[in-house]
Order: sequence, then C-alpha cells, then structure tokens
Amino acid sequence: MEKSRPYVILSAATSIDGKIATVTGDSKLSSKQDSIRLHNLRSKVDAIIVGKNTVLIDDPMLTVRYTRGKNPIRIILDSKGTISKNSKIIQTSNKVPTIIAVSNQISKSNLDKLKKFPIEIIVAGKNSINIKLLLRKLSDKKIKSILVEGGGTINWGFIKYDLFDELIITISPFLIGGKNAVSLIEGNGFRKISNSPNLRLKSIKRLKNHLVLNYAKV
Ligand SMILES: NC(=O)C1=CN([C@@H]2O[C@H](COP(=O)(O)OP(=O)(O)OC[C@H]3O[C@@H](n4cnc5c(N)ncnc54)[C@H](O)[C@@H]3O)[C@@H](O)[C@H]2O)C=CC1
Ligand SMILES: Nc1nc(O)c(N)c(N[C@@H]2O[C@H](COP(=O)(O)O)[C@@H](O)[C@H]2O)n1
Repeated sequence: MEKSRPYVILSAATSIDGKIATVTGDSKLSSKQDSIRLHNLRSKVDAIIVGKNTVLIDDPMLTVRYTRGKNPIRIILDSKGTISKNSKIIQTSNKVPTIIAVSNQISKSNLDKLKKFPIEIIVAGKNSINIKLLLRKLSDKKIKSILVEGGGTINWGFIKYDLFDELIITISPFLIGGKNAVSLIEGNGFRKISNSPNLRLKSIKRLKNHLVLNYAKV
C-alpha cells in the first residue's frame, strides 16, 4: 500500500449475476443481517465515498444506524457540484461531517450554492475528479481508512488506477440481468484478464442466503 493514501475498501452488494442495481436503479440487495454487518464496518472507517449518481438515485444517509458507533465522514464525488440541496446528505450536513469533492469544472453558481451549507469542498482534478490526488488530500487531513460504497462508475475509477486494498462483496440471492442494469464495475473495464489486479480470498461468511466475500489485493 502506498503511504500517501488512506487504506481503501471497496464495498457493494451484488446479484448472483454481478449487478448492483436494476435498470431502474433499484438496488436493495442486502438483508437486514448484511446491513448490520455493513453498518458495523462503516463505524470502523474514517470516511465513506460514493458517486454523484448514487446520491441522485438512492438519496442515501451513509450513517451508522443498525449498530452503535461513530458516523464516518461522508464524501461525495461530484465534479460539477450538482448535488441537490434537498438531498439527505446536504440536509443533514449540519449533523454529519460531509465533504463534496469537485473538479475545476464546477461553476461559480454551483460553488456558491454549496458554500451555503456546512460542508467542506475539496477541489481535485481538472475535468473528472482525480481520485489519486483526492486520496492524497484526504490523507493530509488524517483520513486513514475509506469505505467506497459505489456505484459501478466510481468503483472502476478506483480499480483502474489500482487505488484500493480490499474488496468486500455480498452476493445476494437475486438474478437481475439486462445489459443496461448497473454492474459492480462500470467504465471501460480491462481488456485482458492479466490486467486484473490479483486478489486473495481472505474470508467467506454465510448470512443465510447471502454470501459475504472478502478479498485482499495480493
Ligand atoms: N448494490 C450496491 O451495493 C450499490 C448500488 N449502487 C447503485 O449504483 C447506481 C449508480 O452507479 P453509477 O451510475 O455507476 O454511478 P456512480 O454512483 O458511480 O457515480 C458516477 C458519477 O460520479 C461522478 N464522478 C466524479 N468523478 C469521478 C471519477 N473520478 N470517476 C468516476 N465517476 C466520477 C461522475 O458524474 C459519474 O457519472 C445506482 O443505481 C445505485 O443504486 C450504488 C452503490 C452501491
Ligand atoms: N452493501 C450494500 N447493500 C445494498 O443492498 C445496497 N443497496 C448498498 N448501497 C449503498 O448504501 C447506500 C445507502 O446507505 P443508507 O442506508 O442510506 O445509509 C447506497 O447509496 C449505496 O452507497 N450497499
């Protein structure tokens, strides 16, 4: 692991066929038991990262609710700063520490809108967000561990540049299908299996009909 970045865990629930959401964006794949496991993990990391589309579609809280523990800092990758002020993330930014990571593409009016809320804005990148640069800036802020909770586009951003250490995937007992449904990893993907990071299976946990697979980078 590079010292200049935090420890990064990629986390998601997939269907048996590797989708994280249906074509309509329905993504409730985890069981209650698996959600408790996830919230326990959330309570142990310094921050959670999700992408702009995930906020738009899920309107998540990204807090610890199914167990006791501290809320991690919430970080949204949103190059142009288009997050809705009505989203739960913005509406609860006075209670839960929140960072919006933007790029130089953000307009002055979007920046001014964001500045009205008690959130921190980090600029990292010219067009899209430069994830490596962002991780360096987060490391400077003493953020040592991050849980990346999707979606598929963000996951590819981390995997493409080899910016992760662990992968925790819950395989849920559903079949979704459809070429336009969201996959665990979106983007262009690797052209050859040999380009894939090498992963070691650390553990398997069975939660009734769900399987939690924990892989570490070799
Ligand atoms: N089952 C599960 O565990 C999860 C499911 N989901 C589902 O995934 C879907 C959303 O996934 P996606 O559409 O793939 O969107 P996403 O949530 O990965 O967001 C992608 C967007 O983030 C922005 N972005 C900024 N900088 C970026 C960078 N460096 N790299 C990549 N993106 C960057 C871009 O606007 C990009 O379009 C939703 O339907 C959500 O429900 C999301 C998280 C977990
Ligand atoms: N682990 C996991 N299992 C699922 O079935 C999911 N749909 C997700 N989604 C991620 O969790 C966020 C929702 O968080 P809150 O319950 O609102 O705190 C969602 O936006 C995805 O990032 N994860």
